[in-house]
Amino acid sequence: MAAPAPAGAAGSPSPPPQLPSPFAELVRSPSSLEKVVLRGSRNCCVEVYLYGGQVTSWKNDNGEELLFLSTKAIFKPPKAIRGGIPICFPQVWYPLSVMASLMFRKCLALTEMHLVMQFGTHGNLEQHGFARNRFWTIDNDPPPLPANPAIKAYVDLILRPSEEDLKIWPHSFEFRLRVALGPSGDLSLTSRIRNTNTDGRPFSYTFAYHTYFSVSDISEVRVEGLETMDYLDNLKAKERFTEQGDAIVFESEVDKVYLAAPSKIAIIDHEKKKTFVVTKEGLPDAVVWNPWDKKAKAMQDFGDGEYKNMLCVEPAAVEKPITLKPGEEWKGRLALSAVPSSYCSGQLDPLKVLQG
Ligand SMILES: O=P(O)(O)OC[C@H]1O[C@@H](O)[C@H](O)[C@@H](O)[C@@H]1O
Repeated sequence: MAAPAPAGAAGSPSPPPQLPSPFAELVRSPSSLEKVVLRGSRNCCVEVYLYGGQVTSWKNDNGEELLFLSTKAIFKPPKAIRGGIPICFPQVWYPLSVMASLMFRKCLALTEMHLVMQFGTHGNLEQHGFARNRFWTIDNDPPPLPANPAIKAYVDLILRPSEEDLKIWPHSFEFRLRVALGPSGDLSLTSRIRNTNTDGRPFSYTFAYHTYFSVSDISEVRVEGLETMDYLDNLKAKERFTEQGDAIVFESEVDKVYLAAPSKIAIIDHEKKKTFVVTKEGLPDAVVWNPWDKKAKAMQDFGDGEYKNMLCVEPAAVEKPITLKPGEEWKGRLALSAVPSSYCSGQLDPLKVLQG
C-alpha cells in the first residue's frame, strides 16, 4: 500500500515548518525523505525521519553510532526502513492465525482473544502495523508534556489515520511522538496515543519500539534483566517458556517476547566495553530478536553478515493489548543510555546498572 505523500508534496512546496527548538533542524536526506536532526552537546546527535516517525541514528559525544542501520536499508516508501527504532503500531505481528492457535492451546483468556479479534479481523493490517510506513508531520503545538527542562534538543511529531488507514483499521486516533536528546547524550521516545473515535467505540492495539542496537559482535553480547522471566517463543509457535537463571547470550536465531519484563534491561557489549541501558514505562513486555544467518540471507534489505552486528531489544505491549475508550490517552516511554561497562573491576555490575 502506497504511503500517502507528505502534505504539500505535489504543486507548490510548502514552506518548511519552523521547529520549536534551536537544537533541531529539518533537512532533506539524499533519499529525498525529510528528517529532523537533533544536536546535543559535543558530537551527540539524533536523526528522525518524518517517514515512519523513525529514529535512524543516535550518536554519542565521540560521534560513535549506537543504533544499527542496515547498509541495505531501503529509503523508499512504502518499505519500512531497516534499522534504528521503527514504531510498531497498531499491531506487533501476531497474525490472527497465531492468536487462534494460542487460544486453542488455552494460552490466552477468552477476553484477551476477543480484544485482539477487534483488530485481527482487518486482515490486511501488515506485520508490525502501519505507523512505520506513514509520513508523520511536525507538531508545533502539542499538549504540554512534563519534561526535564534541561532537555533542549527535541521534536514533536504526530500521526493521524488517513482515509486509507481507516479502511484497514477503522479507528480514529492521534499518535504524538516526542524524540528528545538529553544533555548527557541519552535518547528518549515518548508516545502518546489518544482514542479520538466519535462513535463511542474503544479500540485495542499492541505496540513496540523496535529498537536495533549496534553491537561489535553478537557472540560477545549479554543481556541482563530478563533472567527467569517467562517468554513466548516465536520460533516455537509462540509457546510459553521460562528463561534460565543467568544472562542471555546469543548462539543462534532468537525471537522471544519476554512477558512482564523489568523496567530496566542492560545489553552488555563486551568487546566495546559498553552497556546499553534500556528503561521502559507503560510497556510491560520486551521482544528480543536476532535473525542469525539463515533469516539474514532471506531479508533483501539486510546484509547477509549484518546479524553479527545488531540486536533488537524492543520494549513492547504485546501479551495484553492496550484498550482505550474514546478520549482516553496512553503514554509509553523508552529511554536509552550508553555507559562504559568496565567501570569497576573490569566487569559490569548488573545490579548497579539495573537498579542505579
Ligand atoms: O521484517 P520486519 O517486519 O521488520 O520484522 C522483523 C522482526 O521483528 C521482530 O520484532 C519479530 O519478533 C520478528 O518475528 C520479525 O521477523
